Amino acid sequence: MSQPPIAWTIAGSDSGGGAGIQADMAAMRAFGVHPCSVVSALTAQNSQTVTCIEAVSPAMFAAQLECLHADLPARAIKTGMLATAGQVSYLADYYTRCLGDVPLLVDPVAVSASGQPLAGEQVLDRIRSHLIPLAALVTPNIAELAILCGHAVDSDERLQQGAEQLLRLGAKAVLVKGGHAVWQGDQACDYFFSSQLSFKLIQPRQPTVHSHGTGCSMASAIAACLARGDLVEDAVVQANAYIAAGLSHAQPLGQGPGPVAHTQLPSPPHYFAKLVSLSPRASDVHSPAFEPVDTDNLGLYPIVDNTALLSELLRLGVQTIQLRIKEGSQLKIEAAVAEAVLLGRRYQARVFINDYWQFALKHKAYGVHLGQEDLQMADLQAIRRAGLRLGVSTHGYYELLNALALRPSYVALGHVFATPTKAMKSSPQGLQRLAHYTAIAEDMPTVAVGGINLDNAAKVKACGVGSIAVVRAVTDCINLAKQVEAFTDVIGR
Ligand SMILES: Cc1ncc(COP(=O)(O)OP(=O)(O)O)c(N)n1
Ligand SMILES: Cc1ncsc1CCOP(=O)(O)O
Ligand SMILES: [Mg+2]
Repeated sequence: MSQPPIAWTIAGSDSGGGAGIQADMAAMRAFGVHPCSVVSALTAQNSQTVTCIEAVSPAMFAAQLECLHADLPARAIKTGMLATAGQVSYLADYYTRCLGDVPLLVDPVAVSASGQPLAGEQVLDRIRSHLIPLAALVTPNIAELAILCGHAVDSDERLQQGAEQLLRLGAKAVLVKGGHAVWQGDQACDYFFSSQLSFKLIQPRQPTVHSHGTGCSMASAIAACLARGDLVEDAVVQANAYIAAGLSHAQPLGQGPGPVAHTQLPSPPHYFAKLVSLSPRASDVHSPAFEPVDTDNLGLYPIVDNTALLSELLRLGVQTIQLRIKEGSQLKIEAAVAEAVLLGRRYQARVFINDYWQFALKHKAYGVHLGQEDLQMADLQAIRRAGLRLGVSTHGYYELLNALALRPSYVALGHVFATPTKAMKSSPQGLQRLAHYTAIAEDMPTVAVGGINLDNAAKVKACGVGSIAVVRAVTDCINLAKQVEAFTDVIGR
């Protein structure tokens, strides 16, 4: 059996078990990650109060780090409560010397859930100057962001300004946990900013006071996903859903607010947030949906780079197909698009045009298929207005929520397995994630793509997808008619 990845939490102990190291370890375990801990301080704490805080000695702090480094190397490190400015400086120096390649998540814990300060001004100053510049992600709540950036955070604009200050300090990304953003009314939003991406995740505010430990648990869930190799934006989306499930299962324990529950990454789609892009070229979330496809199950979906093969496949009864040309003059590509559109009409099939949305618009194609980068360039309003269907590629949780927010005609989920057909930036997603993605997509038609052949097609279909897209399975087969027949038996037409 393969060993679980290791993540470290460097934080304070909460004797009440709801937050701090205790919550961190529960959240990391829930994501299948082995947690190691460096205890910065003991807190005598229950659901109502913190009565005593005692920092561990500098020698003990250093010894824990060295002991773990020697034998249990981390794939991600999360810091929570740090008790002294000396601990922060020591950690920043040790990290730079010994751990520099490991993603560092800094949760700048300032105040306990019961309202008592857990870090003095000096500690927060030191976090700002020494740790934030090293961080792959900083995860302040609204109050912590206000302290770190030195101004009130009382609107989306002020929040973004504060997050940008932390990015300027050197943090690669900032997630502001907006559970306390009162201006959001009955919504609870988390806000993510990096140099590449900015978005907010909107959840309905849950009517519970039992939220002790949500900040620690959220940061630790993200660190666990990073340890598993997820991109930071995918980690954030999963942790957000984990906390939504945790809040809905939270129970009272003690006289004060009970702890957030530790479940596992939830499957029910309602735990996954609505994503709203905050980038300047964000699509209008209030725009209507794209023209739907006329079936929930698009069936076998070959992707081809020439009209001869496209024509042959249509003749064999294929009903969904894509023209994906990556080379050639614009003149030749436009001619191929025009011919593919006509062939689609003749066979009454759904012909999608990859990338070349202007030609698709001009020749009135059935639909367009676009990747996430293509979405930035394309005139989505024009595609929508013209009634063309839109398929969107996704390669993880963030891209899936981003695509769903556009309300396209289908989402493609991939790449499921390794494939030599296309150089992929993402990792193979595998069957477990595929099943999870189809659950999150709910009623949206789905297409699985990447590395799919007749040997694995039935398992792919069992994940709940309505369609299977293939390149090599139709370009490299011996008998095309038999191949189409066999795939159709698995996934339909
Ligand atoms: C059905 C389907 N799924 C995914 C892709 C990939 O599209 P994209 O991300 O735009 O990458 P390129 O195909 O342009 O390399 C697809 N074409 N079809
Ligand atoms: C276009 C594309 N997008 C994601 S994987 C892929 C190629 C799939 O090719 P194959 O079916 O040969 O693995
Ligand atoms: Mg593309």
